[in-house]
Order: sequence, then C-alpha cells, then structure tokens
Amino acid sequence: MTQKSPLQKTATSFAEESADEPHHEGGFRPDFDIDLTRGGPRYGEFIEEVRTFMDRVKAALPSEELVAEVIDELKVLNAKLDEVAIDEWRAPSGGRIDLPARGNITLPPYEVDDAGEEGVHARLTFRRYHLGGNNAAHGGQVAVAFDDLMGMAGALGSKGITRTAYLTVNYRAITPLDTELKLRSWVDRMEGRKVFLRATLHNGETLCAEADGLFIKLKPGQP
Ligand SMILES: CCCCC/C=C\C/C=C\C/C=C\C/C=C\CCCC(=O)SCCNC(=O)CCNC(=O)[C@H](O)C(C)(C)COP(=O)(O)OP(=O)(O)OC[C@H]1O[C@@H](n2cnc3c(N)ncnc32)[C@H](O)[C@@H]1OP(=O)(O)O
Repeated sequence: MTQKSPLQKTATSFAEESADEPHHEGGFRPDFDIDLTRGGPRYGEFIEEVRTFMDRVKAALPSEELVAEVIDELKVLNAKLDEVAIDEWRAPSGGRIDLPARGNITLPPYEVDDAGEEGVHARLTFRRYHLGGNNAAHGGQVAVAFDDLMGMAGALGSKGITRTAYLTVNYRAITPLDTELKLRSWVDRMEGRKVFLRATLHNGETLCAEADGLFIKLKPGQP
C-alpha cells in the first residue's frame, strides 16, 4: 500500500488522538488495530467476487441441476472458510478501510472521497442484489448506507465511539441500481453525548433520500 486513502489518513489520526482516552472494550473500540495486510492483497477482489455472486444469485433462474451443483460447490467453500473463522476484531471484513465499504459484504459498496470532522463524502452504487423492486434499491439498503456513513461521520465529528439511537430516512425519489450515487453525512450538532447527524443521497442533482439520526457517544465499556 503506497498511498493512503482519505479514510485511512483520518482513521490513523483518530486512533492517535484517542490513544490517551480510557481503554474502551465496548462499542466499536477506539483503539483500532489497523492492519491492511489481513486477508492479503487480493482480499478486495475476493469480496468483490462474493458481491458478484450475490448479484448473479438475485438475477438467476437456475435449473434444478445448476442449483444442486452450486450447493455442492458452496458447501466445499463454506467448509474451507469455516476453518479460518476468527473473532470480529481481527477479521478483515469491516476493518480493511483501504477497500470499498471496508471490505464488508453486507454494506453497499462505497468509496470514501473525504472523511473528517466536517463530515464524510462517499460514492456508492447499489446493485442487483440490493434490488427492492422495479430496478430501484430496497429502502432498507439505503438505510444501511446511511447508518454506516452517518456512524462514521459521528465517530469522526465527536471523536468518540457512537451507536445509533434513531435513524429517520425520508425517501424522496427512486434510488436507481447500477448508478454511482453521492452520499454526504455530517454532524448537525452535539449536546453532551448526543450527536445529531444528517445525511443526503443524490443521483446527480436528484435528491433520492435524506436522513437524520441521533447517535449516542458510548461510555467506556458500554456495549
Ligand atoms: C467506530 C468508528 C471510528 C471511526 C474511525 C474512522 C474510520 C474507521 C472506520 C470505521 C467506522 C465507521 C463507521 C461506524 C460503523 C457503523 C455505524 C453503525 C452504528 C450502528 O448501527 S449501532 C447499532 C444499532 N444501535 C443499537 O443497537 C443501539 C441500541 N441502544 C443502545 O445501546 C442505547 O439505547 C444507547 C447507547 C443508544 C443509549 O443508551 P445510554 O444508556 O447510553 O444512554 P441514555 O439512554 O441515557 O440516553 C442518552 C441521551 O440520549 C437520549 N436518547 C437515547 N435514545 C434516544 C432515542 N431513541 N430518541 C431520542 N432520544 C434518545 C436520552 O433521552 C438521553 O438524553 P438526555 O441526556 O437529554 O436525557
């Protein structure tokens, strides 16, 4: 890794700044052990292949024979992956901040262009496996994107570990699949441990959805 992504730079300084805070074993942990070598250099390609698999599954009308064949092949792969299962803190999924959506297959793939105290700017694309209906993204998937990227803005803006207390999403226009969208999230205001956030999701000039949320800064040790 020669060049650091904006998120990497921010996460590194976040980890340094929170180094003096009391040790925190709860929430999402402030003491990041950022190790971008986990899973190796092709981990991102592996995750992308899994996403493509989910797209194919969602789109497929397989024959009975193909279903049986895929089951057999998946059983072999699942057994191999089961052998290398590890706790959440050391698994690369969610921690590879050099990869789209931190290498987390359950998040819509996004790229962070800018992340800091001022907020987060990201590009994301919903795909076939996020389909709700009629070529539009499922509303729950839109909420997942907001939750994660507002959580990120909340953590960076409050310099703390936060959890979502509420998240309200207003769907303003159809969110298309296979289209690069822009998501922006930022801290609106803070009152003690309460971090109020806002976010928008745009397709070009069109506002697809917007959200407001309350995230609570966790106390040391709070789960
Ligand atoms: C970690 C990131 C670091 C960033 C570094 C940079 C890069 C690294 C990359 C990755 C990180 C990126 C992103 C982060 C990832 C994901 C984000 C997703 C977050 C989630 O997806 S997380 C799961 C869903 N989430 C839950 O599973 C929470 C369940 N829940 C609870 O755990 C408690 O409920 C809790 C903790 C919320 C509060 O509990 P508590 O005991 O600490 O506090 P308490 O109840 O006293 O509330 C304090 C004050 O908030 C008010 N208040 C509370 N709730 C309210 C509500 N709903 N509406 C209106 N007001 C509310 C009270 O009224 C009081 O207000 P007041 O002080 O004025 O009286």
